[in-house]
Amino acid sequence: CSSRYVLSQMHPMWQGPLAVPGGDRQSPIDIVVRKSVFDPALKPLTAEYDPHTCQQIWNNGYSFLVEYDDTTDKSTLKGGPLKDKFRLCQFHFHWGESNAWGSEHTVDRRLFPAELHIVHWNSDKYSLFEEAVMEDNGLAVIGVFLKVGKRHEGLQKLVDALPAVRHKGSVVEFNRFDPACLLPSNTDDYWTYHGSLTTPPLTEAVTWIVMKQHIEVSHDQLAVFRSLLFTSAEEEVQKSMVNNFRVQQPLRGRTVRSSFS
Ligand SMILES: NS(=O)(=O)c1ccc(Cc2ccc([N+](=O)[O-])cc2)cc1
Ligand SMILES: [Zn+2]
Repeated sequence: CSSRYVLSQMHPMWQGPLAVPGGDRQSPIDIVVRKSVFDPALKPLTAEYDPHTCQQIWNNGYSFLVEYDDTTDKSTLKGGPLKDKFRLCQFHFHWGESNAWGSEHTVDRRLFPAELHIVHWNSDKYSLFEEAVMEDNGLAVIGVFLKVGKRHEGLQKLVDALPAVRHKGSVVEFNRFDPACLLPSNTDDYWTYHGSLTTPPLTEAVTWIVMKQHIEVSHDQLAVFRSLLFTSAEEEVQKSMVNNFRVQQPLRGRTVRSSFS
């Protein structure tokens, strides 16, 4: 997907309070369950992904991205809170150095060891990811919390490929992977709110759809995530890719809606 955008080198700073135009719709947030508002008009999500659009895995120095061919509408997301059709672009994760933290969103302040983001852009309104990133209704990101428990069979194919992208800047071909296998069994129950990208450029273009049900991965699978490096092969000091999450941002009066009562 065309978000192969090498983000600036200031990664330790990207958690900082970067000045963002407006800045009253930043992500991630703490989802306060009792303050979320049930919206019966919210529909079930329809994710239709073609595993053959899967192209490669890329270590971009923040996370590892599994990127999809987004030149056609072969892999799309619609329904839920979305009015338009959104095209799958990539998915990636955020995780901690320990199982005690790592997610970006929290639920009643509860942290999870990791969080999956499946990124889509509005192909009804825009023709390129880069355009959509700058627009209010440009992106839709599904967030799924990961808990440590039993091994996730679908994730293992991805975990086995990670050593090939240990260093920042490395890319490896990766085909036939359906991100739907990483969704929880229940995708009807979610929270949704308007927010931003959680890494630079932090643009406020995202309709967030955060799943209520988490998925389980094994401790060993998460350990492979932590074996990745923020640094490229040439750098003397190698830095483990851990704690690549942004701190929670103020709600600024936004309402979080729930698809369930
Ligand atoms: N963590 S997140 O909010 O789901 C997220 C999703 C996608 C991206 C990828 C990305 C999004 C936008 C740009 N850009 O316009 O320069 C570069 C990279 C960055 C962050
Ligand atoms: Zn993310």
